[in-house]
Amino acid sequence: MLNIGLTGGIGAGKSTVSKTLASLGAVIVDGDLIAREVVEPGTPGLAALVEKFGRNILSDDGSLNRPALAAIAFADDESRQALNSIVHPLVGTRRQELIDDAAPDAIVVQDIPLLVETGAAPYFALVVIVHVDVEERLRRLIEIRGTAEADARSRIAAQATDEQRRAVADVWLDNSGSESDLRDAARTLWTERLIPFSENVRAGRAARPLPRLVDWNENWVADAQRVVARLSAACGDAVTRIDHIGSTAVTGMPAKDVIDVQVSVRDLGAADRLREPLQNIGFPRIEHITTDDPKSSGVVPGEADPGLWQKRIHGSADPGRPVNVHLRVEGWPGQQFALAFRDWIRADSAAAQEYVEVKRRAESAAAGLDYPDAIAAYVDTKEPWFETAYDRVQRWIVDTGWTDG
Ligand SMILES: CC(C)(COP(=O)(O)OP(=O)(O)OC[C@H]1O[C@@H](n2cnc3c(N)ncnc32)[C@H](O)[C@@H]1O)[C@@H](O)C(=O)NCCC(=O)NCCS
Ligand SMILES: Nc1ncnc2c1ncn2[C@@H]1O[C@H](COP(=O)(O)OP(=O)(O)OP(=O)(O)O)[C@@H](O)[C@H]1O
Repeated sequence: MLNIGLTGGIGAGKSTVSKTLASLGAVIVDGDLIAREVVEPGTPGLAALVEKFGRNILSDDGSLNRPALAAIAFADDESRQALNSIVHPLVGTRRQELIDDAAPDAIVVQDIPLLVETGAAPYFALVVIVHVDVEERLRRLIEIRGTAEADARSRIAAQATDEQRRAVADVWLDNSGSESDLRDAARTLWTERLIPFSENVRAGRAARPLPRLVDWNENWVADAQRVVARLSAACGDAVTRIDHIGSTAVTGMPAKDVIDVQVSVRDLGAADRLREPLQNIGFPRIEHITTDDPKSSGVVPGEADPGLWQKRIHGSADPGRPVNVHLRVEGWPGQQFALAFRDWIRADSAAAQEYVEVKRRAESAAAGLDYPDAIAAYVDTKEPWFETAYDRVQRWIVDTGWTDG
């Protein structure tokens, strides 16, 4: 199962996207719909609302008078939070039941208006945000839907800002154009990203681009932050730290468009226990070494125990954001080297330049080859340089007093 989170401010166009994805085969779990279901007449949810807000939130037929409750709930923070604390747990339980009912190979799209506000973003394999500037959303809500301006404005004030949404967005669907443009964008998302993502997860396969260097991209920093947040949510306290490592973590360094992240664990058993949680969030384990990770061959001159270089590798199954996840044991040489190497390259511009040249040679060696030979050629070309870099980093650590703190 692939769990996608879909959100956006009121009137941004979530429903348009979820309808399109539903028509293509996604299982939609609709937050607004569930929020209605759990307060239908006769439910404990409606009884709890009446107890809190009084009988004047009911219509004559005993059902919830939604505009009446909205007028109370969106008037002040305390009332809204009281409403949320009654309705949200009931929505959460029902949502989980619907997810449990979905087929194991389903692509589940959870349409959640308050996904960002509730801090739920890292629990999804992918977060899709539908965006329109606030004034245009207001215009559409007022003119097309007949919403009262004050009501729309008070809901917007109770929701996340565009900036907060942008920080967690893996996919940003701009709905400033026509509704049919948005439907086209949703269809492209489905065929080019969600379908291959889901197939990769089921096959236990990571998305693997060919080794081509591109200029350093400032978006890599935010991409890595979202990956780290997601891994952190999936791993809980089984890990000691999670770091953005490798070239994409070094400002200005050309790199393959693959984010490297190191997850530090207490022992390899802990790494093995993370196999399923990581797979479930879109990072299947890769059994064979397919990355250009330093010392991936395992044997390190000067190290008494090559076993101390063991690690586990997972990779992102998302074709839109390749990631290598290196699980290494806290304090072992490989774990320390990954952190120190990044900091050495950040600090020493001559070493960084050398590294770029080595990478360019590796790229040329891989040119014209296909996966996995291309990766192997890339790795083989870089490996000898890493053998010497290892010793230089050890000396640099001694000279500078570097620590991983
Ligand atoms: C207050 C209620 C009765 C008003 O009903 P109404 O039919 O006018 O709105 P509807 O439920 O269709 O929601 C429309 C949009 O309002 C916004 N909205 C709804 N509830 C909230 C909230 N608690 N905080 C901020 N925005 C909200 C969302 O953008 C949502 O998509 C209703 O919104 C409600 O019960 N809200 C609490 C449940 C909730 O938080 N739902 C949204 C996420 S599960
Ligand atoms: N690109 C567009 N141009 C014009 N109108 C649009 C466009 N996209 C959506 N709309 C209209 O704007 C309104 C809001 O869209 P939609 O219902 O999809 O938003 P939503 O995010 O699901 O809203 P809510 O937060 O209330 O659930 C609808 O009336 C819809 O028909």
